[in-house]
Amino acid sequence: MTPTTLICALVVTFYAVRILLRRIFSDLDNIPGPPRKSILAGVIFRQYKHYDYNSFGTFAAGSLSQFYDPDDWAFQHDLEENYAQVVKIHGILGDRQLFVFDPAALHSVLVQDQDNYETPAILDRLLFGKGILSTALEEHRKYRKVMMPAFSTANLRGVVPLFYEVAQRTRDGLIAPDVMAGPKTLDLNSILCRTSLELIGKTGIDYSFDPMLPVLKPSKCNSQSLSCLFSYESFPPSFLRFMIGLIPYRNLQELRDIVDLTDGTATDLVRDRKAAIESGKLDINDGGKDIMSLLAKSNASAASEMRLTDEELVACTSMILFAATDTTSSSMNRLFHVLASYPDVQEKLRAEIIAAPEHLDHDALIALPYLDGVVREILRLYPPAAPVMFREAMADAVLPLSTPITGVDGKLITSITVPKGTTMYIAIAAANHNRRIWGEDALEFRPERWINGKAESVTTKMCGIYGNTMTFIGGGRSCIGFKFAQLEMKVVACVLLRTFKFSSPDARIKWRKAGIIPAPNVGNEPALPILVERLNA
Ligand code: HEM
Repeated sequence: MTPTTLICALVVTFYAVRILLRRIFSDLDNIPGPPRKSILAGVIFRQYKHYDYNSFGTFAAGSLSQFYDPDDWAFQHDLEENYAQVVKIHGILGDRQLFVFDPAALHSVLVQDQDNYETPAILDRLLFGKGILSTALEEHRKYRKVMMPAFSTANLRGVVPLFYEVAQRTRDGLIAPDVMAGPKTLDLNSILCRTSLELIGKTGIDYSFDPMLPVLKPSKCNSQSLSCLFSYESFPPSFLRFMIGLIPYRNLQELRDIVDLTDGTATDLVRDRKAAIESGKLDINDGGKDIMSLLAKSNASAASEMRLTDEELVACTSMILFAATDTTSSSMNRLFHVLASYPDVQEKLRAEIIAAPEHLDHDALIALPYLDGVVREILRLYPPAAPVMFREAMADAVLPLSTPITGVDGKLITSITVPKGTTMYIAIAAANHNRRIWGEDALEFRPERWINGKAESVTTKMCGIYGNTMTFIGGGRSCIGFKFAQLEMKVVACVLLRTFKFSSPDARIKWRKAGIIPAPNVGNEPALPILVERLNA
């Protein structure tokens, strides 16, 4: 054996033994959690027996499937209800992982010690390609710095009229013709998914995906499939085009077309906007209100070392389309499902909307208290990017706890030593449902809890960027579109509730997880059948 081979063998053996020892003995063993099902797979594979491989996004998520089983809400509920605020769970080959919803621990992971807890870039890069979601530290901050100004309140003011225009087209093109002759059960899922895509198309890249006419129903506007689109984007196009052509899956072929469309449009837009700015035809302080134009302007005025390349700008736009479409269509579906299920809430909300002028500007819109309470409560109780986001500890760290937990050995634990490489699950839904924070009625839908800032005043320990919920998480990787998402919901609610009444949701509606995003289904098909009636017809 040559010295080089010997050194290599020793290094490999060292790491193999280290990994093995970490699998057998872990500092995390004293943290209580559900029992391991098998040494090989832990609790992870217990869901695989009925795992739905419809989406490549969920497929790529792999070991996260214990949370992403489309129909299994019980596993997460068990973790929320029956353990302390940090729970140990078992991954593949005995890997110990932490499910975290303790406020101090969340603050440490997402804010205080955030550079030590990064998103596992390989998975994100596989899903999304290089961009804001898949970069870390300085590189990530660069993306954020250029992207944030596009989402400022001043810019959102300019976007609100575009939201109204799309919501009115939904009303007049997709709903009104169907209920002209009388109340009718409509699949609101299809309508709201088309609306979400059109909303982000118009406001994101100044492009209309959908004329919003009843006869034309682009099937790609399906809230269970957009995540698929971006896994497709992360490989060389020629290879993917070849592969996709071989896969007998119609959705995928349609997604290929929509990716081509968004990518092509974004590329043209970046080129045109840049040329216009450079030639002085487009004033850097003026021009389009769409996010793409705002990004181009923000980029042009950034210091040269912070500036993104054209390719990076196009990638940002694609990522925004991904981040904005399925999440908002899920939350809008939830909004109308809940309103149809709670007629008193719907009536109260309609009364507030009708008492206000028909077209509200940004400030008037956010000042409607009951509408604000309803939207916040929907996003708290049913977070669309649920159930978990994940992080990985880059180095050994100490996790503080706001409430000590009793270890397996019966002793009190006040902080946890987290070994490097530990997977941390940011338990969004568990944090939003936590009775210690939100009170005994945490699992009830109660918009009133938000009126006059009541809920925020009792939940100050939480680091969530939005009303202290973890829906958009918190810290340096929190959602930059959280105001945008609420405004969309508010405008669509204002426009549709003025004209229609929603009732009798189909009893078969079941919320299933599509990747990380819940969507309404009947059987295994996305659908939200609800009775719609025109008011004062
Ligand atoms: C109800 C709707 C939405 C929810 C629940 C949601 C939730 C989230 C969450 C939880 C993250 C953190 C992801 C992580 O840490 O890995 C995130 C990031 C992000 N979201 Fe949203 N989002 C929504 C809508 C939007 C919209 C409408 C946009 C843009 C128009 C947007 C743009 C982004 C971007 C760019 C990031 C990456 C931020 C970063 O890494 O710094 N989101 N979102």
